[in-house]
Amino acid sequence: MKAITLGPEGTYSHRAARAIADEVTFAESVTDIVEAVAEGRVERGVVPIENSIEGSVTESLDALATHDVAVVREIVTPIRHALLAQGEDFEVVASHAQALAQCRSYLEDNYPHVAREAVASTARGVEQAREDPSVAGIGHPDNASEEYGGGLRVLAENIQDRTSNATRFVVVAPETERSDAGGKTSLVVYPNTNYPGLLLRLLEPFAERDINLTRVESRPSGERLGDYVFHVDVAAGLYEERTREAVEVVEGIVEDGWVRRLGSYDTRHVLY
Ligand SMILES: O=C(O)C(=O)C[C@]1(C(=O)O)C=C[C@@H](O)C=C1
Repeated sequence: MKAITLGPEGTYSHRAARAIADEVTFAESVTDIVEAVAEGRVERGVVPIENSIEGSVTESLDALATHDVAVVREIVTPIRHALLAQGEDFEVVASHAQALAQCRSYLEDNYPHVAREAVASTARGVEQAREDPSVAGIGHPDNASEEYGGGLRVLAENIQDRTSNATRFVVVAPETERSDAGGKTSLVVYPNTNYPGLLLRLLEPFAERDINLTRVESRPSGERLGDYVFHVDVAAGLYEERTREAVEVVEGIVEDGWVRRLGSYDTRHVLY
């Protein structure tokens, strides 16, 4: 199986993708990854969705709401960041915005005067550190190994603000591979309207059928201010009658908008 994910080599996304694919290629953004799968150029894409410290990866949510793809699995993995540089004398810490945010307290306590620069991925920041002694990167400690080019020291490990840091990735496939089998289901709901109690009405069909919501996230639709797209995850599969019924009720409520069924899937926990 071939998969595309956020590059270059050594990103957390790369580590997650290796769990489901034997050949991994790289893109510069999560939108490019979802697009490559939607256009049938690659069999699978792996994108980060949510982190336990910093919350949603909004670019991924928006890409899932706007491309015809299916979610066929989720991968949950612990994230333990290291500070990597050629030496102690650096002036900038470069990393993915999520990683910088996950290490905010550590950076404020230890490097209050060092600038922070958000780059496309953790591995991209590490790459800069490898080329420039005035830059430090934040990423997986293995990025300092010879396998990735060497020349870097691990200045500190486990620098994320909480020990329990974890990121949830989803595995994206062409829409034709959408499945009803699995213990979780992801939906994107665009009501295209707004009135008191709308969100309550959209969620009640799940509560009434004893279906646990595992996540509700609202994203601006981009159409007008105050207009939202809702990302809803539930702990039930579309193979279950109660789930299909609940989704049909929601579809009836949002007849001026739409419901995208991203599909049902299971969770894989990857430790490394
Ligand atoms: O930059 C990387 O290494 C990524 O795979 C991206 C990403 C993210 O977007 O959340 C993945 C896991 C970590 O939470 C930090 C960064």
